[in-house]
Formats: sequence, structure tokens, C-alpha cells
Amino acid sequence: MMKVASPRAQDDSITQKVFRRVYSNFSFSTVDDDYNHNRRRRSRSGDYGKESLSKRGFEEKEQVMEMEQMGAERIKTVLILMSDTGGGHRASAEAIRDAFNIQFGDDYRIIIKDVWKEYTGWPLNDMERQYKFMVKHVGLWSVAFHGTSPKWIHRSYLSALAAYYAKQIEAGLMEYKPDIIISVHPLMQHIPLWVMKRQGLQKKVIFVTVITDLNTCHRTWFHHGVSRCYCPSKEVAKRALVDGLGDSQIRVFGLPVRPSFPRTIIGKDDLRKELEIDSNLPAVLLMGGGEGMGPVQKTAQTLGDSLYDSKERKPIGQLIVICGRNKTLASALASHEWKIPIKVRGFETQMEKWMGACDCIITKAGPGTIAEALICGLPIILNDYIPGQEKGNVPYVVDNGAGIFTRSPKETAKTVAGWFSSKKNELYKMSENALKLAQPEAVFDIVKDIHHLSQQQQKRIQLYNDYSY
Ligand SMILES: CCCCC/C=C\C/C=C\CCCCCCCC(=O)OC[C@H](CO[C@@H]1O[C@H](CO)[C@H](O)[C@H](O)[C@H]1O)OC(=O)CCCCCCC/C=C\C/C=C\CCCCC
Ligand SMILES: O=c1ccn([C@@H]2O[C@H](COP(=O)(O)OP(=O)(O)O)[C@@H](O)[C@H]2O)c(=O)[nH]1
Repeated sequence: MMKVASPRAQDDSITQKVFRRVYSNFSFSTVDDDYNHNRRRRSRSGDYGKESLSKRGFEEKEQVMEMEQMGAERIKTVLILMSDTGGGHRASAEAIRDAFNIQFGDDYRIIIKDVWKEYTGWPLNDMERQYKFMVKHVGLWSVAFHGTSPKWIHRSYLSALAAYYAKQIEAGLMEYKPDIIISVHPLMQHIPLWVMKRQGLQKKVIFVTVITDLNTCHRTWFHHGVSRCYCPSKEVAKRALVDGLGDSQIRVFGLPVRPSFPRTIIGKDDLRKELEIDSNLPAVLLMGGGEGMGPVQKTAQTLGDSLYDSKERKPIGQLIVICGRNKTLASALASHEWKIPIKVRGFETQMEKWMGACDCIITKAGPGTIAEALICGLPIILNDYIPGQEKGNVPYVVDNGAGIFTRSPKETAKTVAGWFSSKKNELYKMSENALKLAQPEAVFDIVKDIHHLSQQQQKRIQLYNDYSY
């Protein structure tokens, strides 16, 4: 059993500080009864060092917690590790946070963080910029993705980084005193688990991975030290098994999508009114992930021609382009002359409304966008993919009859024009297939399973406490 030395000692180690802050509800046997008493009092009141929490605006919530927790179980803190390399990791993190809130109310406090960015140095604190650079030069990304696939390569590199930044990462993780850590990023398994092992926290903090790639994911996702590895598809689960994870670690529920997608019950007509979209013309949504990547501009211009019936001198469809954070793209499109109704938007926070108002979607093979479009029953034209992790998303969509793949803007425009005129049945059929493939409840299944893990752990702690007194 782990013994914690007197908290009054001036030379407390980081381990001891971490234990006190994270497990102040534990009944460790210590040499200081007075401390034990104070610690138990603190655990009931949720007082974990208000100075640092108030910095982050938690003070008010802590006071509410204090009242709520009288005689109740302590609120659990969930730390979700992500990075804005693309838009998908944040979207999945938000999906998990929203599902926890809907399912369990105030029982869990959810914190979403890029701990690397806040606490470490190069190269970990700069992943967004490096990733953007590499995917712009796809050959370079391809080499980086495949070259780092062997375990000995990425393991040794990540272990070296973990050792170099150990103190900072430890401080970063424990600032939030997590009971549960959820990683939704391929590069956020090894380092935190390495730090947790060093601190002897592996059995105390639940660590789970939620994979956000649908098929050909990188092997850094698979770490043997996790309590659970949530795979979005059977294909990914097979890869996890091949990589040595056990059956008991793997669960297949689907990719977590923000609950606002399945739960938006506003009809298409009302959505179109709200978004000021023509209510009579079919609409195609064109996008390229959070960064507005892929051949969006060329495709928009080609659609501008193909969705205009020059004989009848009227449009047969309308176009919505969501450029995400790509401001150059948005201003280029806004300055173009259009013959069809078009809306050009920047980064949208209510994607479920835009998808719900449209009839089909054109996108690069981003897993988040694909999973959301399936829930909305949108047939998908995939017009690009990032080599490596997004390659396998193409057969996932095409082989299940939910869409097609073409890199040609002309072919894309021709297909949409067909769907909006003579080939409407094809559009309906693909929409049905999309809905069949959708997994709207995945995020709830994931949080329920994590809750179950947490309850099991609570029971173990209870047993442990009962025996240690
Ligand atoms: C032996 C030859 C080796 C050649 C290596 C060359 C350079 C190495 C430099 C960088 C390594 C790149 C890491 C590769 C691992 C990638 C794992 C992965 O799948 O990453 C994906 C994420 C992005 O998420 C995806 O976004 C998509 C959309 O855009 C989509 O949503 C998808 O679903 C998401 O999964 O990529 C990253 O986050 C990469 C960030 C790159 C920043 C590099 C920082 C370096 C830090 C750690 C590197 C760790 C291991 C590399 C080992 C290198 C050994 C030489
Ligand atoms: O303006 C935008 C553009 C994109 N997204 C979301 O960003 C995510 C993009 O993830 P995906 O995996 O498709 O691609 P990535 O951006 O990671 O390359 C999806 O959840 C989109 O709904 C968004 O919320 N607003």
C-alpha cells in the first residue's frame, strides 16, 4: 500500500503533492492523524486549493460544489486531452463533454485541454503549425505518417520527449486533478501514461483513448496501458487487436459526434428559414474540415456553372460553402460573381443546422465531417483525403453505398447536377445508406462505459478503504 508522508514536511515531493491533490478522498494510512482528518474534511468540501482554481474561474462552481457535496459523492473531474491539429479532435472532445453533461449532469466536471501547448516546449507545443505545414506538403506528411509507424520509432521518440518534459507535463496534467483522463488524439497516449506510471498513478486515474479515425489510423493510437480503447469501427478494432490490445480493453461504439446532431429536431424548412436559405431549391454543402482544406474553390466555381440551367435561365440548385478557418478561401469566394444562390461562411459553430438544411455534402475525407453527415442522412462526395489516417475513410463511405469518391471538380459538379435533376432516386438511396451507417448514440455509449469504469473503481477504493481501517 502507498504511504503518504506528513503533508507538513517542507520537502514534499511532487508525487506526494499530486497524491494529496488527486486523491484527497482516499483514506491513506499516514503518520499524521490530524492531516487525515483535515484531508477528509477537504474531500467532502471539494477544497483542492482554491488559489489555482480561481485563476481559471472555478471558484464559484467550487462553492456550489461544496454545498452539493455535503453527504454526496465527490464530483469527478474528467480531463480530455486534445490538439487542434484539424477540427476533428476538438469536435469529438466537445461531443464527449456534452454527452457527459446530458447523461450525468453535475456528477462530472469536464475540462478540455491541449496540455502540451500550455505546459511544454518545442516540438510538442507547436503541433498545430507543424501539422498544417506537413499536410500542405502531402508527400512530407506521407513520409512522416508511415515513417513513424514502427513502434520502436514512435515509442523511443515519445519516451524521450516524455522524459525531457516530465515535470511540466506532470504539472499540466495534475493542475486539473483528474479522476479520469480521456485522450482523443493519436499523440496523447504515451507521454501521459509514462508520467502516470512514473508517479504510480496508473491504478488510480482511469485513462482511456477515444480514437477519432475511422479506418487507417496511426499506430500511436494503440497503447497497452489504457483501461479502454474506444474504436469507431470494426476495422479499427481489428487493428487494435493486431497491435496487441486485449479484448477487454476494446469497445466499438462509433465515432463520438456532438449530441446536437442527432438531437436537432428542427425540420429542414424551418432550418432554411433560420439560415436564410432558399426553401425551394435543393442545396449542396461544400466544405474541407475545420481548416477549409482540399479543392474547395475550384469545386465551388464548377458547381456555379453546373447548377445553372442556361436554357431555362434559372438555377437548379444552390450552394453553401463553409470555409472553416480558411479566411483566404472565404474572401476569394465572396468576391466571385455567381449565377446560382450561394452562401459563403467562415467557421460555423452550429454545423448540425447547416447539414440539416442541405441535401448532400462535398468534403475531404475527414472522419468528423463524415460521421456527422451520416447522422444527417447526407449522401457524401469525397473529393480529397490526407494520406495515411484519412485514406481508409474513402472505402468506408463508398463501399457502404453512402457516397462516391472523385478528385475531379468537373465530375463532382456533374454528379450533384444529376442528383438534383434526373438522378434523384440515387440521391435518396444513398441518403438511406448513410442513415444505416450512422451511429448517433456512440458518444452516449462511450460516456456510459466510462461511468461504469469509474463506478467499478469507486467500489475498489471503497473496499480498499474498508480494509485499511
Ligand atoms: C524514419 C523516418 C521518420 C520520418 C519522420 C519525419 C518527421 C517526423 C516529424 C513529425 C512526426 C509526425 C507524427 C506522425 C504521427 C501522426 C499520428 C497521426 O495520425 O496524427 C494525426 C494528427 C492529426 O489528426 C488528424 O487530423 C485529421 C484532419 O486534419 C483528421 O481529423 C484525423 O482524423 C486526425 O487523426 O496529426 C498530428 O497531430 C501530427 C502533429 C505533428 C506534429 C509533430 C510534432 C512532433 C511531436 C511528436 C512526434 C511523435 C512521434 C514521431 C516520431 C518521429 C521519429 C523521427
Ligand atoms: O466551420 C466549421 C468547419 C468544421 N467544423 C467541424 O470540424 C470538424 C472537422 O473534423 P474532420 O475530422 O472532418 O476534419 P479535420 O478538420 O480534423 O481535418 C467536424 O466536426 C466539423 O463539423 C466546424 O465545427 N465548423
